[in-house]
Amino acid sequence: MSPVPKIEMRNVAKAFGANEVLRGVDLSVAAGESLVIIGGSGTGKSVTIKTIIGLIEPDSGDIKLDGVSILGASGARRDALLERFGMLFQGGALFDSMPVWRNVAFRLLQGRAKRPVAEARSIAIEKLRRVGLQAHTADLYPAELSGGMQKRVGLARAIAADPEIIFFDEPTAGLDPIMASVINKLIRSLVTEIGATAITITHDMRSVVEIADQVAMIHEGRVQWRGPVDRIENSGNAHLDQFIHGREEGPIEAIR
Ligand SMILES: Nc1ncnc2c1ncn2[C@@H]1O[C@H](COP(=O)(O)OP(=O)(O)OP(=O)(O)O)[C@@H](O)[C@H]1O
Repeated sequence: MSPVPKIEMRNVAKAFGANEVLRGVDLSVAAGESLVIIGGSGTGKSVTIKTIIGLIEPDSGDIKLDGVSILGASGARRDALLERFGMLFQGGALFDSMPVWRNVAFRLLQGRAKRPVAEARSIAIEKLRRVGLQAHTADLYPAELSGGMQKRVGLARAIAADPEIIFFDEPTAGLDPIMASVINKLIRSLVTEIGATAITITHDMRSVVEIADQVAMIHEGRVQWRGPVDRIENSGNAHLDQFIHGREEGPIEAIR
């Protein structure tokens, strides 16, 4: 028998008014696997992730974590679920009014995972080191950092509470190609080292190659193609082929 997937979405649908964004998404991610989701702008990649972390409730379908449905979780059960996730938000989403270490330790300074302040700070400094930032960075404010450094701080925050599952939303957006590659490699090594299950959304084909074990392409509200990263060049799928090569000609309507 194959093991229970870490994350399993079954026939998940979500509409906003007349806009049917997800139309039956089936997607499973094995424990320790790094899945990258690609697809055109506005195809529902972020909505997919938001349904897993409970920010958006699907209209139908089911989502399971370790074989247990997580839909409709509230109160203490929802808090317990959220503790299992780490997230790198698009643009970093750091709090400008807090020094870097408090941003990193945010989850460790409140709620069920709350630690004494000195311990939270020392974990923050250790995680900052892990993403290549020196200890003195801890007392700077986000505005004093470059975009690449902010991204590293966001990464340190995502791993601060040792999550089982980490989401990376456009991790290389706004970075130069060299810094983007540094961040991709850092993500890959963090995921491997922690043994976390990872889902990344990206438009950056280099991120796909550098981060993914598995790739899923979402198109028209469904998973159009899913397979190992080394098969994307020879998938035989016209949608995927058009997308990864950025061609205007093909089954995907270029004018939207
Ligand atoms: N809370 C919401 N209320 C109404 N519509 C929403 C909401 N969230 C997302 N949508 C709509 O869902 C669609 C998919 O959005 P989503 O952000 O998932 O796209 P995406 O694939 O992540 O796109 P991008 O690559 O541009 O970030 C869009 O049409 C968007 O307007």
